[in-house]
Amino acid sequence: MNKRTGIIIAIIVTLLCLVLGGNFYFMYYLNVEEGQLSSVRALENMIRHKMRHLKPAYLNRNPRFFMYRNKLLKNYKPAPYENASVLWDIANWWPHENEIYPLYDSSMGQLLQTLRQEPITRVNNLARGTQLKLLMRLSQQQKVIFKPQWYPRDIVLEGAVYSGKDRHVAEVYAFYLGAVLDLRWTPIVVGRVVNLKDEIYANGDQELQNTIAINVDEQGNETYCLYGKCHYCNEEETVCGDADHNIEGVLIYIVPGTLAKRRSPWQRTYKEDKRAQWEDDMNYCKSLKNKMETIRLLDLIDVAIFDYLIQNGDRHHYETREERVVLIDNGKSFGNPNKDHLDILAPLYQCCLLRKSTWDRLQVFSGGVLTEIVDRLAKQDALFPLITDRHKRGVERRLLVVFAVVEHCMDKEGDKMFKTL
Ligand SMILES: Nc1ncnc2c1ncn2[C@@H]1O[C@H](COP(=O)(O)OP(=O)(O)OP(=O)(O)O)[C@@H](O)[C@H]1O
Ligand SMILES: [Mn+2]
Repeated sequence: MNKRTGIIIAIIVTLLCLVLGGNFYFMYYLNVEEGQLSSVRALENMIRHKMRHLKPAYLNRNPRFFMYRNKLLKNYKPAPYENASVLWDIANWWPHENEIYPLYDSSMGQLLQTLRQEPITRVNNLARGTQLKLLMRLSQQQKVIFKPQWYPRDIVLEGAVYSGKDRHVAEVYAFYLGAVLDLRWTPIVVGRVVNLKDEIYANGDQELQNTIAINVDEQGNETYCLYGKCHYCNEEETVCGDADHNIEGVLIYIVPGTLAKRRSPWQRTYKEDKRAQWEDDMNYCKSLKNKMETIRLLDLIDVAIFDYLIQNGDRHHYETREERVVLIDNGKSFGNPNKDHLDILAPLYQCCLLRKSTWDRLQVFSGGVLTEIVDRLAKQDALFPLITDRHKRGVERRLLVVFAVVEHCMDKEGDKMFKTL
């Protein structure tokens, strides 16, 4: 066979392939590859492109910011109080639907002080959820949930977005971030250094004391170590006091009223080799829009933005209060400052819907002031600084990603993506 015949045969074979098999192959490629993996990748590229061309307004400070800053600083300023009991009565009347506390109230600064100062009078294990937590009573009256410190601030957790134990300070950060973004859907939280021997063990019931190991070294020095009672609790994983028996933890005010737990439509499979439908199906939201009330969907999209900023990828269930979504359990945030899990934003980029008020509020805190104001508020907290500078840079970087994703959605949907429900 000479060269020319070879070329002709090759051309004929190629043409045959194109006409017969090629189409099928091409269609297959479109459906599977294009429809799943590459559409996620295409979205990532789109967002990267948008990030490079963000309008200056997203990068600069918004002059409106100063008004919000002054009001926030005033509202959360610690204030002396006389009667804790009265403040707790007030705070227990605050919640309305999913708003746990009012926008501005002169009692907030005082309430925060009660949580920092009132004596702990009783402690029990709280075997709710899967992580170690305690139920504490303050001044024989108000119950709060206590989550202890497990990691130093600069821990970098590798692996899945939901890996590791709780980051206690994340609960405090979430509280202030919620206040700033006007997503007042989190519990009220303060950090507190607590004495494991004098405040926890001494006020604990028998069951709690049985889950605290007391080790004595050769010099006769005691170390108290708590392992608690919960799904993941075991004697090998303990929280130990320092030389003075102190541990760090957070006090989480109990949200009054009834909470209902629901499975998140964007739940992960929690299995490395199995992907959830929403992870590959870019039309996932279409069917949800028919199944779910718009107000619920808008709540979940606000939650997605909030969770993306703090990198909470563990909202497998969400809780509702009077049919509106609350932000309970923010402990699995800030695991890795260098990684942004874009898929936490799936509710936003798959639905391309956003509450107008949320969008307006986000833009007030452009130009690096979001972490600045949260920091100013959190300065009052016993555990300040709550997160490292790398984590703060992460929050600012992700805010720009949120702006870019909204720009992308505006290209697709126009202003009708913004809702006032
Ligand atoms: N501040 C609060 N007010 C009222 N109820 C609360 C509060 N915090 C937690 N709870 C209740 O306790 C349950 C467990 O709390 P949380 O989700 O923080 O624990 P967890 O161990 O992290 O759970 P999981 O392992 O499921 O994430 C919640 O589902 C909620 O019903
Ligand atoms: Mn949790």
